[in-house]
Amino acid sequence: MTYTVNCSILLTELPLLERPAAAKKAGFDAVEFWWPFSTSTPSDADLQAFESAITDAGVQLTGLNFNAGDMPGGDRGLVSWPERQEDFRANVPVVVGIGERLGCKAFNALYGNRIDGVSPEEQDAVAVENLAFAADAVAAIGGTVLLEPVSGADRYPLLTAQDALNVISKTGKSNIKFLADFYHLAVNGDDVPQVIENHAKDFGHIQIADAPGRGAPGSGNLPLGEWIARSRELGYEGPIGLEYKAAQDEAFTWTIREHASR
Ligand SMILES: O=C(O)C(=O)CO
Repeated sequence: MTYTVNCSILLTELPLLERPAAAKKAGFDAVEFWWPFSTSTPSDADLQAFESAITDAGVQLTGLNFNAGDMPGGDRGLVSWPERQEDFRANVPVVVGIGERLGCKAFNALYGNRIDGVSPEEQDAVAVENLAFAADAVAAIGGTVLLEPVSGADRYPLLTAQDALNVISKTGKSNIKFLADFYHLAVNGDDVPQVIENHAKDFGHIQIADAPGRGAPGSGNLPLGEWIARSRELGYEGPIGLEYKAAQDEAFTWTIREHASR
């Protein structure tokens, strides 16, 4: 599989549990999700419904975010949020369970926003502890924790590849890897071609959207096809996450010259 459809930002005209089947119908065999529940520890019935939506659709879950809090409300992760440490740690085994049952091995841990009244040093110390905890947990199923810079969240401290790599190195864990979201990196002003040259062989995952606008490939001016091709040349072998905003009837009409296949 080349592409994996992020069903949390795409196909949003449909109820979430109908999106895997829609991705399949659109010609894809892989999907990824942000954390799809309002709580870190959903009911067994809700877990079963989510997992069945994926298995019944005949697609592979290739990536899942840990609970990141109230994303629509501006949260971007629990990892560095001291008062949510218990919540994050309660979520980890639930995520591992989904991964084990569905064969998913990539788990995106959003770092979290800076918080008033808590020092960055304390937040960063909690983050290293939580990331190491998650890495040890997912190791049981051969999993990898992913860490990404994001854009559009003023208080999210990881903006560049180096920001994320610095945190990863502090954990000392070999199964925590950098998630190269080309859109976020470009919008944050990082030197994407140089990031690719330096780190592509170690990317834990790639996600794409075009800029400006976070739309489908071709809707902006990012050389996404070149960046994907170069990443492949340098050894990245994983899927490409389609994490952009587009109306369902236009979401997949693009093709990237070097990767027209799906
Ligand atoms: O919040 C975002 O923009 C993300 O990419 C989450 O994975």
